[in-house]
Amino acid sequence: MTFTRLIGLARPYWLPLSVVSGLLVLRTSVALGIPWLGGKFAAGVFSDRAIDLDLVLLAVVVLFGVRSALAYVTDRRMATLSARIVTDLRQRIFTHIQNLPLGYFRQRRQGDILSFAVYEPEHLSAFATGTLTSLLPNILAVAGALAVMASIAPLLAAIVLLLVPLFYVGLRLIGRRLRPLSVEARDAYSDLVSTVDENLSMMPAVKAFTREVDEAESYRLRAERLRSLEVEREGLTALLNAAIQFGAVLAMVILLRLLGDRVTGGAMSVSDFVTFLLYAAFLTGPFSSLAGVWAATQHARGAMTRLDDLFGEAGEGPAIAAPAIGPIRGDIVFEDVHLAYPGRASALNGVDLRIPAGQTVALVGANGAGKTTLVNLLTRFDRPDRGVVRIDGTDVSTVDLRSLREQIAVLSQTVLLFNASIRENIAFGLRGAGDAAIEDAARRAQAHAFVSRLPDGYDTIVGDRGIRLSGGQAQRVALARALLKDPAILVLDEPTAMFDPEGEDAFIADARAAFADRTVILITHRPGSLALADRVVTLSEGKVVADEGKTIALSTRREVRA
Ligand SMILES: Nc1ncnc2c1ncn2[C@@H]1O[C@H](COP(=O)(O)OP(=O)(O)OP(=O)(O)O)[C@@H](O)[C@H]1O
Repeated sequence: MTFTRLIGLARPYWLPLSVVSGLLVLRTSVALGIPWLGGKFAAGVFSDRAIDLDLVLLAVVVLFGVRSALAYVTDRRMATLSARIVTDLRQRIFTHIQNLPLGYFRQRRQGDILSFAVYEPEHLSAFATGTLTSLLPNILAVAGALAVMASIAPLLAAIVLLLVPLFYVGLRLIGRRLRPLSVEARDAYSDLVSTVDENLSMMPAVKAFTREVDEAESYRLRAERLRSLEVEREGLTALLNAAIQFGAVLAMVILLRLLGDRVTGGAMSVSDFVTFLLYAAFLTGPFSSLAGVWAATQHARGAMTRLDDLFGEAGEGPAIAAPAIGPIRGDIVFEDVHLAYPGRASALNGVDLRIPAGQTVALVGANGAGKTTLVNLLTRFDRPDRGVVRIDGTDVSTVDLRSLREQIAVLSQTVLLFNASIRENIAFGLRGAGDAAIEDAARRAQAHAFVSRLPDGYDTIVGDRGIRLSGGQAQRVALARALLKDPAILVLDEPTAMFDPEGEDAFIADARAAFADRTVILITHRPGSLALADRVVTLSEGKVVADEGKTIALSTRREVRA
């Protein structure tokens, strides 16, 4: 089954793969002629004076030359094709990953996905180019050599042929451990990549808690585990190779014994003896390669299963194309919305909430009350288990995702910035945005002043996840990106949590203009930000427990100011 899937993987490349396989067949055919010439040479030396030895040797040199030239062409083509397959697979995996729901990433370690997306394609490509293409030439080599041997001594050739199933059983016995070992080694490798990945992103915490030594030890244990699995795997492969070689030597000794009797008994000529032996020796090459097919297939099967699992993961969008939602006014309705994360108690327990277009609503409640979970339903980062979320009366689960998300901006609690310039980070909010629009958004997010003071201004590179900016600066850049999008619905999760008081005051003063003509959901506990709201909705344990309208909100503002 998995083998069929592996063949399926190679199908798009059938033409270049066939060319490589054809070249290998040609190379094998040329190589098959060499032992025959060896036999002719022996005949010339021992019995047949009519044979021109120099001519035979010249023919040997020519065949070796052609074989080498073919080997060069084949290897180059194989390398090119292999690189193509690796690149295509990586792209397919990456593109597929882009379309997976956020839930997929929450359930997995980033390092697992990373190691899979980058390294697994190499195993699969090696299988397609190295193993699949060599199958036919190797079978041809075995068949060709056996045919010549059968023409000289049919019985002995039959004995050699009988060795094949014996060989196969031996390989299966040793190889039985190879597949689980490959899987374990791959998991250990993922684990190692995950450890480095996590360590790098946790570096400030590692340093602050002086955990460098523990981290190094944890890495060492994982690296050691991978080492021992790889050593075991290489050991098994070496055992396989040694068994093959010893089997071949044993077969040769038996053949020598049997052939020797025939030659001394006069039943076989010296040249036939040499030809037979040379073909028997020639056979060890394709035999070993065919044995390698076993190990390579085991390895590729594991990779294929993981690839199947990944491509089996459904993307975010509906199976059939959904209609675009059209320009959003911003009327939001949550209708009896329930949601439980896998293996957890309910995060939302029947939320009913209507937010008319243009309103600014502050969403408050204790940590873990379900605020972020609720707003995540708007962009369909998650889907409710029960209930409906509507925007302008349309159930968001029925519309085209892009059209929906293009009109909603979310500024999450965790600031997410790319390792790029400030300009590029802000411009990420809107495709094709010009410098003037970027600067305007930066002004509204209170970012322009600090950006202008940086030596490289908007061209300043912010480092991984914005590490070269202060927390508040990074938050302002992220806010500018959200504002640049000019969305119909703006969701701000604690937008000023890291602002200094002056910055927050300035933001609040400007925010009224920025919030006009759009629906804004402000998740906040900060009194200053609360003052911006027309209404304050309180969530507790996944339910709306208070919904205070404009007047109450205004009195809250007064209280706050007082
Ligand atoms: N990915 C997740 N997997 C499992 N449980 C989750 C996940 N995300 C959130 N939760 C849980 O769901 C509940 C609601 O979380 P949510 O993030 O919506 O709270 P919140 O009101 O935004 O809290 P805060 O004020 O701390 O931001 C919490 O109990 C939390 O532990």
